[in-house]
Amino acid sequence: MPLAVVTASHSPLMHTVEPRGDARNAVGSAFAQARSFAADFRPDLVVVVAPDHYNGMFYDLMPPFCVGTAAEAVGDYGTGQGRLAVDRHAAQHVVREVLAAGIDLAMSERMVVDHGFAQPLELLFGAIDAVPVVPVFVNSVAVPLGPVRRTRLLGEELGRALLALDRRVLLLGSGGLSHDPPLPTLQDASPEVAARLIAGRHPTPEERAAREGRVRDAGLAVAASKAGPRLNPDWDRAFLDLLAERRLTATDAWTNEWITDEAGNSAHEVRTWLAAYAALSVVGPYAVRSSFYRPIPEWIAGFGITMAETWRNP
Ligand SMILES: O=C(O)CCc1cccc(O)c1O
Ligand SMILES: [Fe+2]
Repeated sequence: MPLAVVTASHSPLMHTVEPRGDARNAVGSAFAQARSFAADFRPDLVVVVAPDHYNGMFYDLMPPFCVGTAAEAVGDYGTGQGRLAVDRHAAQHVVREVLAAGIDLAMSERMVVDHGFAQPLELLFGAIDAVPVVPVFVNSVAVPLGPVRRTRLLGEELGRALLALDRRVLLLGSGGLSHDPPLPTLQDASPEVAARLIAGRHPTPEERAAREGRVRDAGLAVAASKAGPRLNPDWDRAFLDLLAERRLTATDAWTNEWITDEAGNSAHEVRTWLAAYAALSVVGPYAVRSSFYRPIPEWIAGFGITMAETWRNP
């Protein structure tokens, strides 16, 4: 059965910060194209591979990977709040098969997710609960992170597990590319911030607003000054080329330090793209049908959108 992939950067600043030039329109057209690609593919299951930003996953128990057999979105930055339409049976199947293949994977009966999952679901399908999903969390923010290769292998086993389901599955990778929004790190955190990173569930509305305000201000400051934050279009384009040329194993040589130095702390979110493409690669040779890229400093994102499928989809 066929698999297909859509990957997209996310940025909650899309809703609140106006980028220069025609960036908003260009991203809008690329998402429109992704929507029609997804509609043409007619998925009966969407596997969302996404990171979290200390809204659902915390250092009290931080898994490298986690599949939700049930999941709820917190509704940060005005994204949808509430239950995702998790296909429980498919999620359980994925957990069983990926574990059996030797990739350690956590499972959650109450996974909590944020804009990383919600934004692409809303942009592609209109709502967080519009399509049956299997949510796959890939830690891309809370250091230390494992080697990139483990994420590629996770993706391959995910692909094998999905093939066995015998359904039309769209993999949706969320995040990246180069970017470095102002997120705190445990190492440099004050005791108060550290407590929030360790167990910061259920912030008050004031706490959430303060936090989102800090990130929004960073975007607004870029828009006002016309200065760019740390984006690396060359790195981003090289990654897009690597995907298009099916050279996924080349990322095995990447060190986490190199990724951070080249492309910023949040560039590790490209792991979600890598997992989605690795899943697709186990079906056979794939083709990237469309690829959009634009560095958008006001949204703090090297913004990319890709669509890919195997050569012959029945
Ligand atoms: O406040 C947060 O949680 C970070 C928000 C955020 C901003 C720009 C690009 C991203 O990928 C992102 O996640
Ligand atoms: Fe993010």
